[in-house]
Amino acid sequence: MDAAERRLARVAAHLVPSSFPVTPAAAPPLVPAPTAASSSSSSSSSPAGDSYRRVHGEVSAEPPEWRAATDESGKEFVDIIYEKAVNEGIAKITINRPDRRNAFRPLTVKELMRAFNDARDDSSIGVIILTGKGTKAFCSGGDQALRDSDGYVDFDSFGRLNVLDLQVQIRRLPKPVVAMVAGYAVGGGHVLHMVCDITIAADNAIFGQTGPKVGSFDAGYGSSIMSRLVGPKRAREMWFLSRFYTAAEADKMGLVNTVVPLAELEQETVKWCRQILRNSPMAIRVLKSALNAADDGHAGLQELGGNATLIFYGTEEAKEGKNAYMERRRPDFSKFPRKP
Ligand SMILES: CC(C)(COP(=O)(O)OP(=O)(O)OC[C@H]1O[C@@H](n2cnc3c(N)ncnc32)[C@H](O)[C@@H]1OP(=O)(O)O)[C@@H](O)C(=O)NCCC(=O)NCCSC(=O)c1cc(O)c2ccccc2c1O
Repeated sequence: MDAAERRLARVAAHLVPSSFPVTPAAAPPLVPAPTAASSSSSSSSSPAGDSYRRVHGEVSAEPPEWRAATDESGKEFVDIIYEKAVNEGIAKITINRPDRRNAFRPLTVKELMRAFNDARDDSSIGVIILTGKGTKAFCSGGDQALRDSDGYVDFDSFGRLNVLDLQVQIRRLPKPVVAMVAGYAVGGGHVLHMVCDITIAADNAIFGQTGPKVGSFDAGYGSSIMSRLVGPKRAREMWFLSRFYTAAEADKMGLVNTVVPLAELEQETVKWCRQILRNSPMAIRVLKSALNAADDGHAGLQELGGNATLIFYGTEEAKEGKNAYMERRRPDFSKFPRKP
């Protein structure tokens, strides 16, 4: 086989659906997938005996040891709990207002932003879990008791809608954010789980938008991301009717990645995080920005482009440019290939 034939064969192999063996002899033995918590769970769909699984294996299901964390200000958190797993790259941020079903006020959002910022800057952290305290709610949205004519008011004399800044922060954060949802994820709390990269739902989770019932709406990410996730018709249904949906219904709609028994929620979430952490951090970083790029327009391109620059700075070609400037000489790029 010459090079052209080999190339053609490689391309042809990619065009065959993965479940369709190229030759009967090449087909691996099909064994039942190990128990997946739900139909859409990902890790268990490849045959147990293949080399991929032998090489990459299962991740530990041991509970992590969580240690309280703070940011550079050292200021204690009031409305959230911020923790990092000892010796592994997972941060966990918990909205801690269970008596209000983890509704957020401006202070809650400010603290969430501080914690996310710290987790972003900490190079030992590769994935961040966002959750709510207790089993009754992930988050019930903005604290309606504090809603005024210009937003939510706690310690200021003016209102804020600062959860919108938090949404942008999560979307642009170059590390995966995993929503771990037990109980209600409704209103602005539902939007928060949607802007996360992955959602692991407990079987008691309830999802929905309440805005049109309480005189509110999220016409930003709360609408556009939802439409992408569940499709335009379902998104209209979710907003116009403001119904609540079970975890199983949300799974069917593509709103969540998997549904697990409540008692296994954190264990399963941590397993997903550990699986992400085994993979190339730069691949994950670039993929997150690539998956958002088209929808995010100029901001998406800017982020993806920033990743290209980040990677380019590590090359000899880029270093030659910088060194030449520092040495006051003309750069010599002649040794760098102009690749096809
Ligand atoms: C979440 C519920 C369905 C839970 O019902 P359940 O029967 O289990 O519990 P209770 O209703 O008895 O609640 C217990 C306790 O918590 C208080 N509480 C719950 N949610 C909130 C809340 N969001 N704000 C304030 N307080 C809340 C409740 O009053 C009880 O207190 P007690 O003192 O009586 O014990 C149900 O609670 C529920 O439907 N909650 C309201 C959900 C909701 O409508 N959220 C707001 C949507 S609007 C929004 O979130 C929003 C925020 C933004 O910042 C935006 C910014 C920009 C654009 C849009 C935004 C936006 O839409």
